[in-house]
Amino acid sequence: LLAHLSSFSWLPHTSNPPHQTPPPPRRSPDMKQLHKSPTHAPSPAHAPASKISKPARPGPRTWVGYLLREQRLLFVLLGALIATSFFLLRPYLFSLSASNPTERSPIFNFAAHSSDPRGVPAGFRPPPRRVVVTGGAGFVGSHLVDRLLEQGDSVIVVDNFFTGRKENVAHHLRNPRFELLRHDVVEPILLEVDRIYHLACPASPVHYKYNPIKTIKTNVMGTLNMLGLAKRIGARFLLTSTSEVYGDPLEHPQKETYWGHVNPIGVRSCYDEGKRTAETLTMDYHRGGGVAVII
Ligand SMILES: O=C(O)[C@H]1O[C@H](OP(=O)(O)OP(=O)(O)OC[C@H]2O[C@@H](n3ccc(=O)[nH]c3=O)[C@H](O)[C@@H]2O)[C@H](O)[C@@H](O)[C@@H]1O
Repeated sequence: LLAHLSSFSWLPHTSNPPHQTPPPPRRSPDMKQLHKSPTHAPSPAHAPASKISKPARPGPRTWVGYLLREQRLLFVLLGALIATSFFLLRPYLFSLSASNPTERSPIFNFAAHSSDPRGVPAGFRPPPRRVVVTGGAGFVGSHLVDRLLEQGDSVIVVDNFFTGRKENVAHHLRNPRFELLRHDVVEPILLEVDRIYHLACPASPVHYKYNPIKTIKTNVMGTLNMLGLAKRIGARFLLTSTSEVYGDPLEHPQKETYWGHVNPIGVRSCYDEGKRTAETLTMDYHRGGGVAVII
């Protein structure tokens, strides 16, 4: 192929260009030495002659000449053609070499050749998933935030710091995929996210009994606000409930089908009944509002 290409006559053959003088015969190292020595410097009388014999410098269209010389342009085009054919034929080659005949499809199966669990080919990563974590500065929430950021998600923490601490998430403050908002979920908030993890709630008896009205308000109004947001923006919703929803259970361990042995008027009811109502709201938004939910 190379021999064939080099036999083309429409480009000038550079091995012996007609307009250039043939190169001077190579000197032996001794001769070079002699020439370099100041005692054998050429006399001023010979200087003009050596100037004349210098090869002519290329003209203004140097880069065009460079590209056309020795069929360089042709080789560049040939390389581009080979590379393009390889990338176009690669899917077919992969599918033909697959052992399973059902995999032999002319359409490249990205998921089969990807290390990404979401089946996205390397180099074509989707934008990070946007997640809001309410109560993300708490014990469970902050560990969830660590995991979400680790897996590449973009995380907004919404917390009123009632029991949570900024230090729990302080190590993410410089992460461009992390945001921390001081906000009480009892008040509505508008965010553009793909997933809502709703954890905000005082969790230990000493904290939820401290202000029982606020506790049930957080569970009812906070959950209502976050479910409303999920419905409005089409986000998935996760509620962290509690085994306290079974009250003082008569069955151990409690199955999902067990409805509990509950007390709606006790001192712990702000938390237990609050979470039960939050579960009810979550299921009603799922059935009536089409929100994708997990409890
Ligand atoms: O399963 C459980 O028992 C509880 O587990 C976690 O709670 P946890 O992490 O253990 O408790 P905290 O460390 O107190 O976290 C609760 C977070 O919610 C926040 N919060 C609390 C109350 C409130 O009104 N708003 C609010 O943002 C707190 O500041 C805190 O960051 C969940 O966050 C609770 O929803 C769940 O009820």
